[in-house]
Amino acid sequence: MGRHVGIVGVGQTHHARRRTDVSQAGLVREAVDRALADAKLSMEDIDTVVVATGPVLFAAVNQPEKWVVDAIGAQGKSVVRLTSGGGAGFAGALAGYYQVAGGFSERTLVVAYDKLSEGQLQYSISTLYDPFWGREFAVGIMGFSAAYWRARMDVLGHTEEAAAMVAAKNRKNAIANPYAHVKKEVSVQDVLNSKPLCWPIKLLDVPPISDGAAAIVLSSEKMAHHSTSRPAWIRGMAYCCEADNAPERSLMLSEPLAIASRQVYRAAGITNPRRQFDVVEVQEPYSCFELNYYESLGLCPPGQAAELMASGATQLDGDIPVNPSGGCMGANPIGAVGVIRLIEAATQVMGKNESHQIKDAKTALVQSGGGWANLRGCAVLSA
Ligand SMILES: CC(=O)SCCNC(=O)CCNC(=O)[C@H](O)C(C)(C)COP(=O)(O)OP(=O)(O)OC[C@H]1O[C@@H](n2cnc3c(N)ncnc32)[C@H](O)[C@@H]1OP(=O)(O)O
Repeated sequence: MGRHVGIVGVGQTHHARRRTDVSQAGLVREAVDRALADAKLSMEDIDTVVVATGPVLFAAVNQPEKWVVDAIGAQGKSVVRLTSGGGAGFAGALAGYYQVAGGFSERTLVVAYDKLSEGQLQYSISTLYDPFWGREFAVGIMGFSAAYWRARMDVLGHTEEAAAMVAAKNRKNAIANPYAHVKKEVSVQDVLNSKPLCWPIKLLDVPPISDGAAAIVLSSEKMAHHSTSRPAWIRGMAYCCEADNAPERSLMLSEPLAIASRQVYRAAGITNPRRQFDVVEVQEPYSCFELNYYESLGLCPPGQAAELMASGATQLDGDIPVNPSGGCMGANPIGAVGVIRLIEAATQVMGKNESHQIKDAKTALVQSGGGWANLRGCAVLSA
């Protein structure tokens, strides 16, 4: 068990389909300036920096950490860059967490971003598949997601409506989020009637493509009071992987997420996730994934996610609101999303969410993931 680590400062950009007003470096600086100001710190107070982005083709640049260092004034510091598909931001935060928990840094800045308008998203995702087993059949993320959703429909009897309810919930929540770029309320029927992209996936089941960045300052317990009297303490954090092409791989339950949640709940003392969390933020690239996460995170028994969704419990006014921020449906700058979800959860337990604060939120759950849906992680935050 390492040292306690808290999130003491957060900052995210305004996300948009195309942020033509800033370069990639400028986008990063926008988030970093906000996070440092929020933590009442300057770059001089930071020991180490983690830069996280999606795969190279997402924003079509190599080694962005080289010029990100210039843009944020981090020259001379320990800087590592990592990528882990859609979970890049979360993996970056985990790397920063290890640095502080292990005593190698008192304060670490984690900045995650993607400027997807400058890259080739779906082509890039197709290259994530195994060159021998999967590449020939890959059609970006949509082909896999459609097969995955179809399997759940066939085996569990989940309807298109169950996923449409997720999309309608998150799109409605995004309206209050000042950083989201898609803010339009839609009904379940609107989602069902929207343009088919790759059946059963329809236009309103998928997120937009976004440019955006997000940054957090992680601090040791010793230094945290300089920034805030109420940090968001990381009570547990894990990111696990399953074999990509294993024949026994399940499309019903996310095994790596189930493993990660068991580890994290043990560390955080969570025995009844359905009752102990006040708020949950998940990275739902497509609406159908959120249903799987309910089960893999133990918010409901396996196979009962559609019932949980229909009960209203995960709505903003339910007893376990999921994605009060609007999740990926409001904005999806992929490499940044893991950090965005952490920011949303942190501000909830710090009691300072600008626009969609859940009353008396004390304990929050965050889920994030990437790869070919085989890398999944979660974290528990509390005040
Ligand atoms: C871990 C992961 O995240 S994996 C990756 C998951 N993400 C994806 O797969 C991305 C899915 N989305 C897409 O591929 C695209 O958004 C598409 C195909 C649905 C639409 O693409 P296009 O028709 O080229 O639309 P384009 O991106 O130019 O956007 C046009 C407008 O529609 C909006 N828009 C695009 N997609 C959506 C959407 N899914 N929902 C609502 N609005 C949307 C854009 O914000 C933009 O509005 P603006 O100009 O006012 O900002």
